[in-house]
Amino acid sequence: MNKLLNTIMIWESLSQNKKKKILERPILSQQKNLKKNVSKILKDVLENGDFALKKYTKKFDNVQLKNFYVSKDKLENFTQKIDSKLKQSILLSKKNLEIFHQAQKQKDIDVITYPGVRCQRITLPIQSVGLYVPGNKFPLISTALMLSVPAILSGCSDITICTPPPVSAEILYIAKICKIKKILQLGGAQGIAALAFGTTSIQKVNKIFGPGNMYVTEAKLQVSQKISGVSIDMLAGPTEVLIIADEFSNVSYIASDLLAQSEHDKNSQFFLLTPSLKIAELIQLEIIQQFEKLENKKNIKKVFTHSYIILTKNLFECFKISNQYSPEHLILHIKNSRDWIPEIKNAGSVFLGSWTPEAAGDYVTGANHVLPTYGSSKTYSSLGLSDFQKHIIIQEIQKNSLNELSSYITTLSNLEGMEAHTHSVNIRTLLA
Ligand SMILES: NC(=O)c1ccc[n+]([C@@H]2O[C@H](COP(=O)([O-])OP(=O)(O)OC[C@H]3O[C@@H](n4cnc5c(N)ncnc54)[C@H](O)[C@@H]3O)[C@@H](O)[C@H]2O)c1
Ligand SMILES: N[C@H](CO)Cc1c[nH]c[nH+]1
Ligand SMILES: [Zn+2]
Repeated sequence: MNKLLNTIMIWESLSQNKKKKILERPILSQQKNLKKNVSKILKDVLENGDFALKKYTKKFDNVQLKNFYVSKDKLENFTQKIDSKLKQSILLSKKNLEIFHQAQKQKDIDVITYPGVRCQRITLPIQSVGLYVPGNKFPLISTALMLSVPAILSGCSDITICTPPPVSAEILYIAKICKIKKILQLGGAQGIAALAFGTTSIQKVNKIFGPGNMYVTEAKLQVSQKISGVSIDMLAGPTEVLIIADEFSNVSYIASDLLAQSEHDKNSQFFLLTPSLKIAELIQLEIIQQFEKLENKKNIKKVFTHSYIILTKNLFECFKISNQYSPEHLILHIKNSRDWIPEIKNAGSVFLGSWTPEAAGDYVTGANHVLPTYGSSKTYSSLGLSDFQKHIIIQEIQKNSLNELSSYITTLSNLEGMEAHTHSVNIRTLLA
């Protein structure tokens, strides 16, 4: 058998330890150094501000920055030609994102919980947000749309796009059509540090959004843990995909979906789970055949070393393993895939049937492709409108109602030994 891929694993025959190891994210093995290196960059930016940002941009992106922000003039007088098919594709993607995200708008809540007691929940945008758009050699312009559309629909008033230099013409075009005026030419952990802490030349933001490689994701994690830091959307690190297949599956489509997500990053990971040995073997062959024809092999070869094809007892076992792994992307290449939705407990985004390649969701379906990785889909969701908003609670009590409620309040406050709480009620009801 071809040495590029791991051998097919028979799940039942594996020890508990081996099962655990197989489902581990590749980043885990590099975590100690990663934490240290990223924390060093963050500390340096905190202490040395602009100087450190320029130093790391030269070191990691090989760009000698003069200005951190793209100039107003360059943005406003943006005339660079964008190919018309590319324009149409960007506009279609934007329109579908707007439709799906507009539908996520939540209604305010306004209820009477007790006669004379009114509770409301109103929704407000987070004012200043930083949108990290990854990639320098191949900037993820689709990600610029995935982040900008919900930020704008939510009403965020101060939006900064942060992306490694040199900033591509397409990102400038997207900023222009989304009316975003601030573009910060910084990548990696230093870009996240700039958004989180601010410097003499850079304004800090309230919340950082967007995916990135292991440095970006680790930096987001670390800045969100500092009291003086910022909020983040989620851990949206190197792409992962898990496919469940049965004996009816199209082997070529599956191999193409596995390879597609493997080209993102050497730390990306894929799983193919199936109860059919024949399908498992055919997919293994097909992956190699399609891989040989690709030019973009570098990341994929490494991804093969920590990706697995697993043979299960039945489809139920496939879902059990998938829920345990909690993938970013789950693709169901099985007969009557929609009927299996109740078996899904954890996943970022799910793709049903043969005609829903993940690449379609990456670009044009209107669903958001910024998704939780590292198993965080157990508790986190795909990026959506609510991530750019917060709720404020408003409460109001009528005088008579406070009289009625006072004994209940003071019973509870007395039990907790909160004398001043009790007094603040009695002063209105007993002494009035
Ligand atoms: N989970 C999601 O929703 C999602 C969506 C899209 C993309 N992604 C992921 O985003 C990532 C994009 O990665 P990328 O690398 O192309 O772009 P990136 O913008 O995330 O990272 C590039 C930056 O990494 C920094 N860097 C590079 N080498 C470094 C080093 N040795 N030490 C410190 N910093 C270093 C550089 O500053 C560079 O600007 C991929 O992993 C992809 O899978 C995830
Ligand atoms: N698959 C990525 C989400 O994890 C998104 C993406 C952008 N461009 C291509 N794909
Ligand atoms: Zn992708």
